Amino acid sequence: MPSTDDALVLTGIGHEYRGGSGPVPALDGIDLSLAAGEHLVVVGPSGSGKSTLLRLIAGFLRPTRGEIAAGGVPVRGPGPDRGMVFQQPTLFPWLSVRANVEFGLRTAGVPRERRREVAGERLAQVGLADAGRMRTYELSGGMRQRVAIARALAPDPGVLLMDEPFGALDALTRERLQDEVRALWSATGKTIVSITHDVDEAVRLGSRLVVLSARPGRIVLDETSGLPRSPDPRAEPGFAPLRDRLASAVRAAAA
Ligand SMILES: Nc1ncnc2c1ncn2[C@@H]1O[C@H](COP(=O)(O)OP(=O)(O)OP(=O)(O)O)[C@@H](O)[C@H]1O
Repeated sequence: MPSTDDALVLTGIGHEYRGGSGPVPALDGIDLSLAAGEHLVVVGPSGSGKSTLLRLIAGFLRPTRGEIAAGGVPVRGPGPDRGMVFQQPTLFPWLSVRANVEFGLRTAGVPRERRREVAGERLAQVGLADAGRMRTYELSGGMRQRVAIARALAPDPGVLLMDEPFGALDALTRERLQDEVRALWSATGKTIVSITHDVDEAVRLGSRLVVLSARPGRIVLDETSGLPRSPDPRAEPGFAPLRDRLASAVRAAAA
């Protein structure tokens, strides 16, 4: 049963796009409630509505049916309580790293000193304490994505949303960032919703795992991970069976 303490509650969510040749049903009958501090990872075949789900929670889109509440408040549009990280970090090239992280705080009218302080803290959290003065074009792909995470965390959102945040990175950088996000999640206790194509990544990161069916996306698996919060969950005996269950659910959903 959803409770008012839940960080996110999605009730009867359905979404249809208006395509050129008629309506495109993207999601159907999504009921989901997420307690504060969970990291929900959503996987599913291509086109199953993963990004749509995240855009609805972010408030970039309004659902055709149903209601979404974040921290007990109905979502009517984007808000500082929900930070978003995209697959391609959309940083402003004319601003320094620190100014990029401060950007949302500046538009919210946070005083300069406080902005600097917060940006410094967030950059330190993502391992970029010394990069504040750099320009974004001087950064590697992994560093750019760290800056995007620091920027999303700057307004201290209750919920962090990540749309395939490591999809464009090489395998080594990807693993390093997965470890960092795990550490960040443990340290901050943030509620996170992320999406990925990679079931290994899903099981490494998620405390809760949801699989969507092929379009229109419906929830076909919703499982609490149960793996201990160890530095490397892949070493846990429960890792492989959970990954296999998830992979079979995704395969069945795509068939
Ligand atoms: N703006 C749009 N207009 C019309 N149809 C859309 C629009 N955006 C997405 N769709 C359709 O909605 C469905 C779900 O798209 P969505 O991007 O949410 O899926 P996804 O699971 O994130 O896919 P992928 O894994 O390939 O990124 C797809 O069939 C897609 O073609």
